[in-house]
Amino acid sequence: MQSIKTDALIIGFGKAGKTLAAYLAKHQVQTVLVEQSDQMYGGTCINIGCIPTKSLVVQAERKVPYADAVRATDELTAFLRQQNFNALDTLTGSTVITGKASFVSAHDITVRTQSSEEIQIQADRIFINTGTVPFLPTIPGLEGSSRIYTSTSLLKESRLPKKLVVIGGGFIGLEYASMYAQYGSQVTVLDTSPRFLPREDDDLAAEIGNVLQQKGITIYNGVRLKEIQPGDALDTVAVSLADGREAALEADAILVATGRQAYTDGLNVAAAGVQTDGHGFIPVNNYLQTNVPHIWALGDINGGPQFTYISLDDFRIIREQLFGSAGRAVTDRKNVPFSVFITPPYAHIGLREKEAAAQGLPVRIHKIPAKVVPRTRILNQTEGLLKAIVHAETDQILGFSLFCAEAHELINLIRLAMNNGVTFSRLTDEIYTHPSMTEAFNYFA
Ligand SMILES: Cc1cc2nc3c(=O)[nH]c(=O)nc-3n(C[C@H](O)[C@H](O)[C@H](O)COP(=O)(O)OP(=O)(O)OC[C@H]3O[C@@H](n4cnc5c(N)ncnc54)[C@H](O)[C@@H]3O)c2cc1C
Ligand SMILES: NC(=O)c1ccc[n+]([C@@H]2O[C@H](COP(=O)([O-])OP(=O)(O)OC[C@H]3O[C@@H](n4cnc5c(N)ncnc54)[C@H](O)[C@@H]3O)[C@@H](O)[C@H]2O)c1
Repeated sequence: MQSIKTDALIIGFGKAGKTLAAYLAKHQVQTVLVEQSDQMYGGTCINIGCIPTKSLVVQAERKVPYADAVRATDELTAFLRQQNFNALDTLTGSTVITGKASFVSAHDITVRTQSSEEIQIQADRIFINTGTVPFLPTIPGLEGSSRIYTSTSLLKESRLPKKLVVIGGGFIGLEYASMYAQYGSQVTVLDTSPRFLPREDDDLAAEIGNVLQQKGITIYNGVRLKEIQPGDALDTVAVSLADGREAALEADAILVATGRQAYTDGLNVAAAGVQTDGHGFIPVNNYLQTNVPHIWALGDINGGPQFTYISLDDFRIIREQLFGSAGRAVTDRKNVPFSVFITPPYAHIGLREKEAAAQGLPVRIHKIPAKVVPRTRILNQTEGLLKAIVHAETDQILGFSLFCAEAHELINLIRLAMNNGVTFSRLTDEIYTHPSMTEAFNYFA
């Protein structure tokens, strides 16, 4: 059996882990990164998350036939996977081992490779970056159905579903619903939550719901999923609707998108004395340390927001700890935005109107329809609504909701403004290039 001693061991090829591995190796820290699958170099984002889904969204908008889009997306992820592997494998001081890691003690792990070889690794510092996997709820008939997909398995399906039922109307559910409807599937979204997009303000949720429905998507909230009945040509999803009616929805594909769960299967963190919470996530302090001081947890697995850019920011916290002044901490993150890549995309940052009201803040609300921005006419994407929540006395931007073309780009500019004290009047009275989506801010003035 091969034995390795290393300064740093990273378990999982996620955004934080791979960025940290490269950084450590470049700073003369001997680093081993263990990834369980040769199909996951680069982690969830590259292989089964952000990149393939957004590639499919863009190609749906460009009206590329579905099978061609899946093929092009596979080529893209294969390219990025190899690029991610090479970036670490060719770096002096960094070693990538492909196999499943399992703790033996607080400093020792074993790795079982794909050819069942065992490698023992002893490390001074260990960074857990093992991510999450889809959570599947208990619904009678779900396990027995051959038409059940997760976000991962549906990406591999080159045949376009004719009738797609999406269980869960969150990030993944809505992104898939929007893109499959554009490819030509008949899409129904089922969600147990009584309200559509319950965290968002009513006006935004209504606007988004209307646009999705105009694209042919049927959305049911407040449903109770009773059973999935297998059939020869189609499965049937039996539900009780919010108004008490019963419905039987036919589907040749059923996507389950009801959240993601911590992935520590086989990792045996207990052998290292690392604690997990009731949901399997690994609790960390403000500097991402677990209860065992030389073991850190980065990315989704620490129970923080599940975004690639948060995983990257976790890397920055570690970098500052090991090489800087330890000045960066989880609680320093102010105004973390998000973008849902429906068409047009929806992005949000800061407070919603209802949250500002609940805090008793004096607010001014500014709203414009997306269609007043000339760029939306050029893009032929005139749907949407832009809304600013502004402090009535200080003119500071408290929050912004953007449901419009390029919202995922604009939201980053707003973050820069908010975190640097740029007032709403200043933001809306700047010079912006024309015809761009950024000049939407001028239309608020
Ligand atoms: C369909 C989908 C779309 C998404 N879209 C977006 C988006 O547009 N924007 C965005 O910001 N976020 C998006 N996300 C979320 C984003 O992908 C995740 O938040 C991010 O990838 C998490 O990265 P991570 O660093 O936690 O680790 P991950 O990238 O999840 O990597 C964990 C790695 O650890 C490996 N591993 C696990 N256990 C072991 C073990 N015992 N031994 C060895 N290796 C192991 C796994 O194989 C995996 O490669 C999306 C997610 C999904 C599922
Ligand atoms: N654009 C992005 O940044 C992006 C895209 C995709 C995923 N993600 C990340 O991945 C995470 C997981 O996404 P997700 O969509 O799986 O989770 P989610 O938490 O966003 O949404 C889950 C939805 O499923 C519903 N639900 C839960 N149980 C249900 C049941 N039994 N039946 C019907 N509906 C049920 C919930 O009410 C909720 O609306 C997100 O939280 C996000 O952090 C991000």
